[in-house]
Amino acid sequence: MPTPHIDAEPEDLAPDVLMPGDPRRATRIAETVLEDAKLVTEVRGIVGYTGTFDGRPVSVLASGMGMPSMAIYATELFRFFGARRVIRIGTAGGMAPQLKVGDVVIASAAHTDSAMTTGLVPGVTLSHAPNYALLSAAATAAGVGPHQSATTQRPGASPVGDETRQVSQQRRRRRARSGAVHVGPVFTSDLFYAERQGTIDALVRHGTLAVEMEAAALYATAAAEGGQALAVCTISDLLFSEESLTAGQRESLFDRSVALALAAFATG
Ligand SMILES: O=P(O)(O)O[C@H]1O[C@H](CO)[C@@H](O)[C@H]1O
Ligand SMILES: O=c1cc[nH]c(=O)[nH]1
Repeated sequence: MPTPHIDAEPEDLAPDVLMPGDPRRATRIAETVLEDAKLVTEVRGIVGYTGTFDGRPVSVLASGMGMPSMAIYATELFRFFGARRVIRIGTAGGMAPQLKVGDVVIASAAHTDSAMTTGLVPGVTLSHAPNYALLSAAATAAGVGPHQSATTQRPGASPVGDETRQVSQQRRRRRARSGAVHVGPVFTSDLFYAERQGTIDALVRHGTLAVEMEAAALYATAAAEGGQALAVCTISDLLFSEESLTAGQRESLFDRSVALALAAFATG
């Protein structure tokens, strides 16, 4: 049955869902990565498609921006549409000095300044964490070993290439622009525009890699609904330099993160 925000039937969506924030990124993923992708919902312009990848059904649905929006879509996916695994395909601002634009961060935890999750278990600060199997599979696909926090492995040598050997030349070129893959905590913030250098510095000292706006809500919702989740984000800008991707690049630079997500789906 359709929900207020997803105008589809449960069988229209796959158990495995890719979730970019940007609806136009969802359309691009459907058009360039999935086979036979069909539009299944477009309420409020938040588009969702279902197709296949390597013969397995996969959906892609945008989350919109921010924790409330992510919580709505993730809750409806897990609770009403039979979603089992949701992987956020995001962008994020690099906070730690080793990050470069185009790198990918697999979020092993999500700190947050949001009050949204503080009341879930009164008196307790929950740790927002991904599903271990998805985290481990994505890290392995990226070539990040158990004793490394990051890899500088380049796409040409990546095991992910095995899963996506059939990709078009255009997608190969896009992937070739991708950089290193890092595994570590992200900061999920309610604020995009904020003066908070002290907070950023302290978070970096505590090992935080990047800032974005949805991972903590996805992890908290998956925990509450019995689902599995992971966030894989491409670094779109750096908080410590002027370097930044354009809106168009933020829409289209997803090839490496999608490849890691699909490799993680393939292991389960
Ligand atoms: O590119 P997406 O996936 O939307 O992610 C990031 O970009 C948006 C801010 O520009 C926020 O949603 C943030 O989390
Ligand atoms: O939330 C976000 C996403 C990308 N870049 C940022 O600085 N913040």
